[in-house]
Amino acid sequence: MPIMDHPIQQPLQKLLARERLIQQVAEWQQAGEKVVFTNGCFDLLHPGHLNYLLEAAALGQKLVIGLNSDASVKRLKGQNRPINDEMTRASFLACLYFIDAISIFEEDTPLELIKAIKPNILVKGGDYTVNTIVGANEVLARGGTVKTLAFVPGYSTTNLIKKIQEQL
Ligand SMILES: Nc1ncnc2c1ncn2[C@@H]1O[C@H](COP(=O)(O)OP(=O)(O)OP(=O)(O)O)[C@@H](O)[C@H]1O
Ligand SMILES: O=P(O)(O)O[C@@H]1O[C@H]([C@H](O)CO)[C@@H](O)[C@H](O)[C@@H]1O
Repeated sequence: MPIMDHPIQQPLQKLLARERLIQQVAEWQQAGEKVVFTNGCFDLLHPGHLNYLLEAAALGQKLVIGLNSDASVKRLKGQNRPINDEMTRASFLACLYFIDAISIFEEDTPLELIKAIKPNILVKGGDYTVNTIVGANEVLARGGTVKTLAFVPGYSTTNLIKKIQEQL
């Protein structure tokens, strides 16, 4: 948990509760700004994350990240995950200049979050196909765009963890 008066508090202002994020996205869209949404666990960041997030940011004017809570990650990826807790994961993402907002979701999927914020564009990395992206139908039904972006082979948090374990 970041210490209150440390510099990290400034970028962490991007971390928004759901109700505030709904308002913020609506304001951006009313100003004519295209809002791109993606989601994930983002446990140990790697070049695959960075490349696809940069590509996502270039698709619109604002990039919003749905971040799985610790409990959500545990259900999805196992009890020994995440390595980094949700505030640490949010801190790393918040320090990326091309990310405009982050919201932690407790559910197993970001479906309710996506339905609530109504992004213009929904993306995931190249390890997904459009028909495996949660929320795709909802975004498409509203005339939005759903895309899978480039995949950087060889990079995953799981591989990073294995690499560290092998060095021990
Ligand atoms: N190598 C990669 N290239 C491009 N995008 C990626 C890559 N790895 C993950 N992503 C994307 O990053 C987002 C977050 O994925 P996630 O946090 O599960 O990463 P991961 O490295 O696959 O983690 P894990 O190994 O724990 O499953 C997803 O949208 C996913 O499509
Ligand atoms: O980090 P991951 O495992 O890529 O993120 C998951 O993505 C799922 C995805 O949106 C399915 O299309 C999502 O349901 C899950 O909650 C994780 O965010």
